[in-house]
Order: sequence, then structure tokens, then C-alpha cells
Amino acid sequence: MTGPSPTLPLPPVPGPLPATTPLVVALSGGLDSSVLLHRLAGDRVLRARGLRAIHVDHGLHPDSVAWGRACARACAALGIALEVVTVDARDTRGLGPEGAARKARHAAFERLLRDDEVLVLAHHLDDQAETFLLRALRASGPDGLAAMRPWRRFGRAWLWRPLLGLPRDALRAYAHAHDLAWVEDPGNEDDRFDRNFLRARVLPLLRERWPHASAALARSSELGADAADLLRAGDSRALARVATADPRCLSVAALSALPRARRQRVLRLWMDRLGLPPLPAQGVSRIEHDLIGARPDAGAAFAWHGVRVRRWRDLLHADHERAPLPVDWSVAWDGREPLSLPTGGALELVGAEALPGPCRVHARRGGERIQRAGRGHSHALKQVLQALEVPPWVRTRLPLLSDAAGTLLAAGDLVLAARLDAWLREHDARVLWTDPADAPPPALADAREPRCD
Ligand SMILES: Nc1ncnc2c1ncn2[C@@H]1O[C@H](COP(=O)(O)OP(=O)(O)OP(=O)(O)O)[C@@H](O)[C@H]1O
Repeated sequence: MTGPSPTLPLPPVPGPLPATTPLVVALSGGLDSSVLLHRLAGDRVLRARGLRAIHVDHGLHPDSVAWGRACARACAALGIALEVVTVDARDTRGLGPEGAARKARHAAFERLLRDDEVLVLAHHLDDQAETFLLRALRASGPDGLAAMRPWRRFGRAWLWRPLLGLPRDALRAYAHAHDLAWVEDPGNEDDRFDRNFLRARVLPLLRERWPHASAALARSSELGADAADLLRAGDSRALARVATADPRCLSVAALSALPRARRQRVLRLWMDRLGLPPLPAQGVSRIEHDLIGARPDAGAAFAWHGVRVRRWRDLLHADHERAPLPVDWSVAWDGREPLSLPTGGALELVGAEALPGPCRVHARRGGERIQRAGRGHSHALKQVLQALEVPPWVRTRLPLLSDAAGTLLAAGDLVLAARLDAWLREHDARVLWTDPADAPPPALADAREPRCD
């Protein structure tokens, strides 16, 4: 084990950042981040970049205000500016109290950080070993076992963990050598929490037989990170092979041609690139079995956390759940003002003052027919939409435009009746349907950071 080191060696700030990029210490007031703050404040070169601190008050403990004051005293003594921000972490749905606090804290950091600032966290080698074990006990693959990265993008800022190679004992020795004060969170003692149980009961036992257990586990997580990076590069190439012009759609045929393990990773990466919540394990197997293995017209879907993946023809389509237009919705519209739709978005007449006569806009009810330009007779709208390959979930949101006699003039801006088409051409005008579901998601080729810690 590294001997106690009152000077605490730090790695250089990684990345090609200018030496003027400020550092922002995430200061909980506990031992680790108090040591980090003191160590950075005492480094002339690092301090010259600009150094400030943020303390997040989760408001979950009766002493939390006092912790904020203790942080303020520590910062004042070192001449470091501190921002204390209170967050609401009461919404614990699906996350548990620790996860909710972490999410609220990270959101606050993202809000308070400026472009390219470096958020510095005080995680150390023993934290890394605990994280590795926790992930292994949740049956993680290499991405999860990579545990915490020492350096990564964090929104428009960066995140740095310079203490990740140092054991907790070295930090404690530093704190004593420099006579530091810190607050003890009583929650850290409660071994009903998995991490505390590992820290207090499991790791000491492992170290009895393997004194370097923490360092070995932390090293395994580094190797996991290397493996995950290599796999991710292959995943990106495979995703590009199965992608279509619309980032929300993948080719089922191309996905089926991938080896199973790669296909599963590609599905997860796809969600990540679209900024959608991670797929649960059963979601991957359901998509494999029920969607990729389904008949093209079976209408199969998998939904979780407000997101839906569907199979339609040769495509797998992923998007947030979108409500259909209410079936009985119907309003008068003359085209003078854009019409807001109950599903969001609008219908608009562009290039003309008003429609040729009073109209109604309404939802599809089934059985509608339309006579398109150049066709001698009318066709069922359903068949027209099928022929145009309009997916079923778009059809349910399609606003229909009919004249006072109930004759269908347009379906959104996708299908026009001959009569309206001629009138629009004559007036050099058009009907425009905007739907929030059409807002372009990020391109799949975007190189996003792994979302693993
Ligand atoms: N309330 C807080 N205010 C500011 N920074 C904090 C706060 N809590 C934790 N941090 C920062 O995060 C680091 C890790 O904290 P801790 O181990 O308690 O949380 P964690 O949930 O495991 O961390 P993370 O969520 O970042 O993985 C701390 O050393 C500190 O730098």
C-alpha cells in the first residue's frame, strides 16, 4: 500500500485544455473533498488557473445547513470562493434516495459550470474498488466494470477525479498532517446501504487475505475501461452499418446480420446516442425476440420510461411515446392563423391569407377517402398512407382538413386533394404541418461520452 503522504501526489490535469481553464471543486465537506480542496488550493500552478468550489445541499439531513457553513469556513480560510446551492432530491422514483440525490447534485453542477470548466471530484482508489464490486454484483459487463473514469466530458464542462489512484488512508494521513476539519455524514455508517456494507464488512475481510485487494479491483476496472473503449469503437462502426437516414430508425435486416452480442451492444448504444433512457436487460431480449424476430406487420413494440421501440416493416423505430389526436377532436379553421394542435405542433397556411372557404380540422376516424391530383377517382386514405409508407404512429397524429361539406382536402401536409392542390399552386401557397415528433434527434454519428459513471 502507498504509505501516508502528507504531500499527496496529483496527476497533471488531463486533456488538451488551456492552462487558464478554471477548476471547480465539488465540496461535500467530508474528509475526501476537504482534502482535495486543501491540496488544490495549496498548488500555485493549479490555483493560477482559477479555483472555486460548489457545495450542494440536498436538504435531506437536519444538519445539512451546518455542513454548508462548515464548507464556507473551510473555503474562507483558504481564500476560495464557494457557491452553496440547495436542490430538491425528494423525487426518488426509480432511483432510491442516494440515486435521486446524485441526480439532483449532478444537474446542479451542470447548471453552475461554465464552458470547459473542470469539475473536480474527490473519489479515490477505495471508492473505485467499491464501485467495481457493486457493479460486478449487479452482473455488469465491461462498460459497468470500467466503474469511474478519471476524466470525461460533463455537459459543456469536464469532470476530473485526480485522487482515483490514491487510497483512503493516504487522504486521511494528509488530513491529519494538515490538521484539517471535516464533517462526518452519519449515513456513511449505515450498512443497510450496499456501498457502506462493502466498505465496512466485505473489503476489510478481503484485505485480510489480499492486502492489495482495493488496488487490484481498481486495476481491474481500468482494464474494464480499456476493453469497453475498444468494444465501443466496434459498436459505433456496427451502428453506422445498421443506421438509416432517420436516426430513430435502424434496419432490421442489417441488425439481424450482426452477431448477437454485438447486436445487443448496438441497441444500447442507439438509445444512448438518441439521448433515451438506458434499455433494461429484459428490454434487450424483448426487442431481440418480439421485434427483430417478429413478422414485419405484427405491430410489436417494447415500452419503458415513456419510450417506445416498435417494429414496422424492415425498421426498428425508437421514440418517446406520443399521444394520438383525440378521436373526437374537431375545430373550425379558416387558415388565417396557425392552428395549435392538442398533441403539440401546429397546422399552418403559408403564402396565402386564408383558405378558400370555411374548413374543419379533425382527427382520423377511419373510412375517409381522398381524390388526389391526377387520379380519376377517390382512394381510401388508409391505402394512400400505406402506399406513402407513413408509419402507423404518425397516422394517429395526422390532422385532417375537410371543407364545410365534409370532403377531405388534406391529411397534414402529407396528402393533398386535387382541389386544394390546384388552389395552393395557383396562390403559390402551401399547408405546413409541424409535429414535435419530427424534431430531429441528435445524429447517430455524434461522438458522445460513455454514460457509465
Ligand atoms: N453535497 C455535495 N456537494 C458537492 N459535492 C459533493 C457532494 N456530495 C458529494 N460530492 C462530490 O462527489 C464526490 C463523491 O461523493 P460520494 O461518494 O458521496 O457520492 P457518490 O454518489 O458516490 O458520487 P458520484 O455520485 O459522483 O459517483 C465527493 O468526494 C465530492 O467531491
